[in-house]
Amino acid sequence: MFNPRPQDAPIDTQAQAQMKTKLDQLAKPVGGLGQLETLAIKLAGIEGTADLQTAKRCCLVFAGDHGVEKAGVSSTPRKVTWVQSLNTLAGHTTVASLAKANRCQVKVVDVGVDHDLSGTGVIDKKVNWGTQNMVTSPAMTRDEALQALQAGYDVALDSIREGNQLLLVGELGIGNTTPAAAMISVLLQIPAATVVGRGSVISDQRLIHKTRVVEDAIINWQPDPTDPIDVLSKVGGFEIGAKAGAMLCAAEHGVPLILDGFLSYAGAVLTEKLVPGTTQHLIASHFSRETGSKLALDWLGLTPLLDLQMAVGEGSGAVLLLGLIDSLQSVLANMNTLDDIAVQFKD
Ligand SMILES: O=C(O)c1ccc[n+]([C@@H]2O[C@H](COP(=O)([O-])O)[C@@H](O)[C@H]2O)c1
Ligand SMILES: Cc1cc2nc[nH]c2cc1C
Repeated sequence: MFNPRPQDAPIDTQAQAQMKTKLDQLAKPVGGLGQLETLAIKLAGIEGTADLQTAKRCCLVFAGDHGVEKAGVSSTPRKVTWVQSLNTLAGHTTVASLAKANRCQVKVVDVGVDHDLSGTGVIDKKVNWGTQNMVTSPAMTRDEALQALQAGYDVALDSIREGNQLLLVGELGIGNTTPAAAMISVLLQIPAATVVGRGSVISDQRLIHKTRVVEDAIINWQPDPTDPIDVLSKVGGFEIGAKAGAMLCAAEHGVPLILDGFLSYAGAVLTEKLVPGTTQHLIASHFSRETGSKLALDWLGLTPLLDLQMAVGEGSGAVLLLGLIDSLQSVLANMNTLDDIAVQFKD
């Protein structure tokens, strides 16, 4: 049964200092590449080397359905979860097309889709055929919550053993912005209305209803904010738990993990509550436009590099960050140093 290790791989401060020196010696103003330099230093600390390893990367798209979708919290039909799971493998979704442009492998992992995807190429880690409607019953059992975490951990471990140097996480799960908001609300002890948003686009009226659904679920099951597994089981989702499992695995193995949007933030908050300090191994790619993103990111202490007002999910924003990482590698590989051009700064 899933048992998160208390210790992540250490952050290598020596590798970070080496990267800072390397960046400062390049023929440009000191710190001129701004957040790109912060990213380079963070990656060096996680990987334990100033010689960044980023060529082989894999996006894990965890897919699951949500009983709460039956409560009318989304305008998108449930079947989109399984249809887009297959379309991702066929290369035709947002994440799949961006992954092609950014040389990233994509795996789709069924952790709770309400459809038979066996024999399709989707990795089968099905915990159940969707969660329960969290208004009328807890979303899942405690055992199922642990299974979801374990599924994410195992797929991440396989991907690391295959030689992947960067892991990215995304998701497909119609209705999942509702449990994500509920989890963040409980874990951070903030009102539901501050974190419930429009997901894959809903009307003002449905937004009011969605907020009430989250409030009702929390009142009905009283998830314990000091027990992250209790929160995941009562108001969570299988793919959110699986993402958290992948984050724990990446942190344990010194592999940087790139977050996508709001559902990743919920997974990261869960992860940080399970094993404090894990966030040091996580990279925020973009600022999701979902309500509650700022509150979650601020609590995590993460600053995303991109703000494109995106709210697709799937891993699409995470994959876009690879373009910046490749650009960073080009800078490190090709730029002159100040010595090369015989320039010294005056103090
Ligand atoms: O990544 C995000 O920030 C994000 C924000 C809003 C929606 N989504 C995606 O849209 C779906 C959930 O939307 P909803 O309205 O059904 O809860 C799910 O498949 C997510 O991947 C993703
Ligand atoms: C088409 C579609 C694709 C998605 N991918 C993630 N969430 C989604 C929601 C919709 C509506």
